[in-house]
Amino acid sequence: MNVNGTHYRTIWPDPDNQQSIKIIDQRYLPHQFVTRTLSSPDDAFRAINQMLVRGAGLIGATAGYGMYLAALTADPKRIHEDLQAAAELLISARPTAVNLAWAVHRVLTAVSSLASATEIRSTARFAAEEIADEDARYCRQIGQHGKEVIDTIWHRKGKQCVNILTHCNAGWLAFVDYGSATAPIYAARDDGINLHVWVDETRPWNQGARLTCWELEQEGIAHTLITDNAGGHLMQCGEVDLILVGSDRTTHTGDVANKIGTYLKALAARDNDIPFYVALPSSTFDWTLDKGTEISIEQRSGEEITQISGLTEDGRRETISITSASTRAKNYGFDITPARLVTGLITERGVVPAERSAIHALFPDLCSSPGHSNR
Ligand SMILES: CSC[C@H]1O[C@H](OP(=O)(O)O)[C@H](O)[C@@H]1O
Repeated sequence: MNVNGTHYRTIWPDPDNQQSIKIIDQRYLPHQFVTRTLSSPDDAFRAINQMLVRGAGLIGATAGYGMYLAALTADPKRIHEDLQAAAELLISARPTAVNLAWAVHRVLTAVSSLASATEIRSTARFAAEEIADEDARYCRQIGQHGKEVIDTIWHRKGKQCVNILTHCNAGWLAFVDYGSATAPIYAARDDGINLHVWVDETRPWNQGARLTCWELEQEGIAHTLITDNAGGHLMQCGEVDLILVGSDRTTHTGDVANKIGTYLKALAARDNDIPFYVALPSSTFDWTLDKGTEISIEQRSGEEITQISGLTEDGRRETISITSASTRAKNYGFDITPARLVTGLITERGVVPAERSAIHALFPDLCSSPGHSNR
């Protein structure tokens, strides 16, 4: 995607050093564009755990490269044991996005029958690059399928501006390129469709305010930031034509785990007869869980709610408290939107109802393969 006119992916092999990987440190956006170098599986763990990188697809790609770095730094005599330890560490970094364990297992499987350290290292790198390239390709395909949904609304409205509401950042920054929920927006824009995006701020980490707004600005897409509570009102006023969100884990029965607050948007959408679509690559399906309520929901530090960070007028980054020191806060990262509230899932293979039979029919190769268990 575009950063001040230059194309970037969110993660890429260091062109100056075969032994390291580069990422964008998303904690500093939108005020500073900071890149970091990952040189070990511990670096990859910290990048995921402390949210230098975030978003299901990018977490998966970082974990894939983390396994490559583990192969590089492992003791050649006990390389499989070291890889196993790195896999456990990486999988523990965050609990909800299923792409994490999926990517780790994909690299482990690729090297499982190999004995030579040299071969394991080159195979792990190849597998990690394949994960990243596939993520970008699938998101582009999601864009091609998802733009049809936008196009239909555009024609129904007599080619007047389509208003899309999104929650959190399921954009380029959450994947390797294009994004999931933003890919249809970029593809529709490329086709000349006139659109505008309502961006939920997405408290407490403010992925919408900090990341989605920045991304859309870089791409020249008209957008307006709103508070997380404003969506229902806008829907009642007829200001929202479509809701497009991402997913961190979707069960093979169609229940969707996504950023906290997504469920409330889906409820308001149903009450107001507004289509609610979820965009996801197949790496975000969990083929082992039947119910969304079984998905592990991340809880993060209460300080993310009681404090807020930003830039002062004179350009300093500051964190301030917004509550009394004794206020206790519970910080749930995700919620579950039941399949019945989802109009459709936009995947790399097409748009499908959020129903077990339809999902299985579109992905017969994945739903039945034990190799695609994501736990
Ligand atoms: C579909 S990935 C984008 C997804 O990731 C976000 O979570 P986080 O920023 O905590 O990694 C959120 O659920 C977005 O929808």
